[in-house]
Formats: sequence, structure tokens, C-alpha cells
Amino acid sequence: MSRAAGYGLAGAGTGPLETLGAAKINLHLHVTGRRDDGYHLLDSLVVFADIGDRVVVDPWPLPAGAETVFRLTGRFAADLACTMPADNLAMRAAAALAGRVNRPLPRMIALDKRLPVASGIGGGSADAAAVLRLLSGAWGVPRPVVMDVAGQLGADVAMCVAACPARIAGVGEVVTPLGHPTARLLGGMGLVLANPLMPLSTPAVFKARAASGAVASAPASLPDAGDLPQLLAALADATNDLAPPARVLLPVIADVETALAALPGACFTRMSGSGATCFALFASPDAAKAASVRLAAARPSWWVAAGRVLAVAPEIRETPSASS
Ligand SMILES: C[C@@](CO)(OP(=O)(O)O)[C@H](O)COP(=O)(O)OP(=O)(O)OC[C@H]1O[C@@H](n2ccc(N)nc2=O)[C@H](O)[C@@H]1O
Ligand SMILES: Nc1ncnc2c1ncn2[C@@H]1O[C@H](COP(=O)(O)OP(=O)(O)O)[C@@H](O)[C@H]1O
Repeated sequence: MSRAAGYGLAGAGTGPLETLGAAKINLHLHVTGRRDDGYHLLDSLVVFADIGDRVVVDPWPLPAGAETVFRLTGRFAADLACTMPADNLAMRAAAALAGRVNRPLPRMIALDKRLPVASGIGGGSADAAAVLRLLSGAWGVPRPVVMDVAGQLGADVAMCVAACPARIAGVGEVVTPLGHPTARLLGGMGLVLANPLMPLSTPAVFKARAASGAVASAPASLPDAGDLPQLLAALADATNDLAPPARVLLPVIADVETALAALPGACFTRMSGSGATCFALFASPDAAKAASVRLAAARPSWWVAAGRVLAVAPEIRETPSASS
């Protein structure tokens, strides 16, 4: 019996596994109601970018008495320095899945934090989801169990496990991947993300919306099929209901939206999630890259990133070491 099979690890892999904790972008976000526990019901079309955190996991079982090694690197690692390793969403995801399927914790988790923290693109949820995708693949955990654990970690985590263009309902846990033709259409697009590097707390934005007296929205009316211009036109008629309260809390968001909309080739601009990151869609990744260079030069204090919309979840691959 192979070492992998002996530990119940799926596949022949012997080394650490890695994937991308992909940035989540809400193309629209309607707040459609509120649950008794205070969580808001949402309707959203989400896509994921090839821009994200690098997440590496060594799924081999931890020897008795040892602790999982947690490595945190990257441009935004310092923003999580005061979060205890055990409280990091990547570590919490491993503990939650291991507990649920009664397995020892993995030996090592490495997180290269490239996405700004508390920025409306689900970075922490993406990290948790990446760990769930890596470990559940190695351990052979069925998808419904993974999705259930994801829902307990945060409202955004289940959609980040899917990591493909999807319509979202419930408080975020009802994830319906788009049919292939629509996912493929969106998947070819370029995008630019921009953040003024000021964090915005998600609960604060929901609270500010409630205080403004805003009423519940109906779900957006989006075509099931059709071409990209049709879909973008329908999305333009939809809104991000969290943008008005977010702009009140952080007025610079309006500048970010305006700067993105003015970029040559930008065909759709909006704030994502609870902000402050805003995005612009482009016909191609090359057009997005050229526009991002321009924006980064004009706004050197902002975080600006260019990439493409993913049609399917980022691949999982073996990696020789966490630092490679
Ligand atoms: C707003 C969204 C839209 O995709 O994105 P982000 O801005 O976080 O990226 C999400 O719903 C955020 O999901 P997530 O960040 O996982 O939220 P959680 O950690 O579960 O909840 C943080 C807090 O946000 C509020 N919350 C979150 C989700 C939701 N459907 N209703 C809420 O009211 C609650 O006050 C909750 O205590
Ligand atoms: N791996 C992680 N990455 C980002 N934030 C994390 C992580 N682990 C815990 N957190 C906490 O989760 C909160 C939400 O962060 P994040 O997911 O980046 O927000 P958003 O969904 O708005 O982009 C932060 O305040 C942070 O302290």
C-alpha cells in the first residue's frame, strides 16, 4: 500500500498541495431581506479572478502532540499579524474540516497574503475555501460535507469553494453555478481591481445601510442565457445595495469608481461586496493590464491589480515546497 493510500489521502501525491485563494467579485449585490438572527438575505452574481492569495497545505497527519506550522508571508501579511494563527480563517478552516471528518490536523499551512484585508473581495473567505478545497481533495471528503463546513466558517466561504461564476442566494450559502455558455462568456473577460487601502468593516456597512432606512430589494432580473452585452446591460440595471452606505463611511470609494470608469476600455464598473474594492470589466485581460498600468501610475497609493475572470475554479497542484 502506498504512503498516500495508507493515510487515506486521495491520489499519489506526496508533497504539499497549493491553489489560489481567488478574489471574489460581486457583479451586483441586492439585499433582499433579513433573517431573525440579523444576517441579511442576498442576491448576487459573483465571479472570481486569477488574482488572489497563494495557499499551500501539507495534508499529511500531524504527529501526536505537535502543532500545525503556520507560515504567513506577502504584502498584506502585516495586517493579520495581530490575529493569532489559530484565529486565521485558513487555520480555522483546517480545524473545522478535520474535526468534522475526525482526522488529525495537517502538518503545515502557508498563506501568501496578496489581497488587501477587509476589502470586499472575500480574501479571508477565499483562504478558508482554498484550504477546504485542498484538504477535502486529499482526504476524499464529499462536497456536501465541505459546503456545510464552509457555511459555518462565514457567509462567503461556500461561494469561494465553488470559485466559479455563480448566482448567490440565502445569506451566501445557496450557490448556483452559472451554465457553461454564460460562465465561458464571462470567463474570457479582463478585470481591474482597485482599493484605496482603507479597510471597511462588513458589519459596519450593513449597519449603516439599516440606519439609512433602506428597504429590501427584489432579486435582479438577469437573463438565463444570451450574449455578454445583454448580461452586462441587465447587470447595469441592478445595483450594489451596499455601495451607498459604504460611500458614506468612506467617501474615497466614489473616486475609485470614477477613476475606474474613466479607464479606456472599461465596460462595467462597480464596488464589490461591502467595499472598498471596486472593479472594472474589460473585453480582454490585455486591455485590463494596459488600463491598470495607467491607473497605478495615476494613483500610486492605491492597490491596483489586473487579471481575468475565471470560468472554473483555480487548479490544485503539487508544489515542491511552501516557499517555491
Ligand atoms: C458582503 C459580502 C457579499 O459577498 O462580502 P464581503 O464584503 O465580506 O467581501 C458577504 O456577504 C460577507 O460575507 P462574510 O465576510 O463571509 O461575512 P461573515 O464573516 O459571515 O459575517 C460578517 C458580518 O457581516 C454581516 N453579514 C454578513 C453576511 C450576510 N449575508 N449578512 C450580514 O448581515 C453580519 O453582521 C456578520 O456578523
Ligand atoms: N486569512 C485571512 N485573510 C483575511 N482576513 C482574515 C483572515 N483570517 C481572519 N481574517 C479576519 O477576517 C476579517 C475579514 O477579512 P476579509 O475576508 O479580507 O474581508 P472581505 O470579505 O471584506 O474582503 C478581517 O478583519 C480579518 O481580521
